[in-house]
Amino acid sequence: MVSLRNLTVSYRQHPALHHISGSFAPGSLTAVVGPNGSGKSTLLKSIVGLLPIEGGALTVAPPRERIAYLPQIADIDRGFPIDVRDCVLLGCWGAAGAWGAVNRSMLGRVDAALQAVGLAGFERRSIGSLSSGQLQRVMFARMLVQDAELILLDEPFNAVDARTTAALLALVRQWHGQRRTVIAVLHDDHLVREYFPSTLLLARELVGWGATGEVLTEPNLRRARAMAEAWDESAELCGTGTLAAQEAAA
Ligand SMILES: Nc1ncnc2c1ncn2[C@@H]1O[C@H](COP(=O)(O)OP(=O)(O)OP(=O)(O)O)[C@@H](O)[C@H]1O
Repeated sequence: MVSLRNLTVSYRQHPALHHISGSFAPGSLTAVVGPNGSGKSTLLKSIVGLLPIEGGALTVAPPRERIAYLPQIADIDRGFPIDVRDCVLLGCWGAAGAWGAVNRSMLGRVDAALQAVGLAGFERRSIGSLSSGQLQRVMFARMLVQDAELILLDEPFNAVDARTTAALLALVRQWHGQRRTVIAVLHDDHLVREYFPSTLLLARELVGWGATGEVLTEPNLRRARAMAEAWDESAELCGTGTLAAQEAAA
């Protein structure tokens, strides 16, 4: 579904992801975890095609219109003048095309999605008037109508209360049951252990990737923290330093 081979992504020559290799299997449900600044958002943005690749290769099987991407809530422009229904309707763009007409079935899907996230009756509210949790529900409704093969979620439960988290987690589980591939950046280890079978632990380099119980171990978490503390924010791209790079060069 998504494979990374020795992937390096940098911002102005400073690496945020360094020699990452591995793959997300079709239908997998993976948490991406790691300290602040460890490259988690950079990974999602790279997969969705928002950032140029500095080195290595990144292969993403589904076309862009079959990928749903939820950025961090802080990155969503809430001043954009759009109401809840039209915002959810944007999830249909892959089916309708840029200039396609909105049909009755699309509007039915939007209504059903708003019902599913508990926002029936909010159709004409502007997104700027919503609470963070309500806005996150709207974004999930949009993904429901999008019918994506690959779903990328960046801190989807941030600033969201326990009840809303439970409701949105139920949707994530539903997507997993439908064999969609879901990749979510998360900070809550308890939630990851309970709901996510696979985990990718990042500290700009790969610390672990596999079954959650085998990756979220105390030694791995300690190693990730130590790597974060050792970061040099102005370090230049290295050509060889890591095990992955040495393996690739061998
Ligand atoms: N647009 C940008 N320009 C320059 N540097 C950036 C940019 N975006 C991210 N970075 C840097 O890249 C590194 C990784 O950032 P990224 O946002 O991917 O980390 P993260 O693991 O998602 O962090 P957090 O948990 O804090 O959200 C950080 O050092 C960050 O400062």
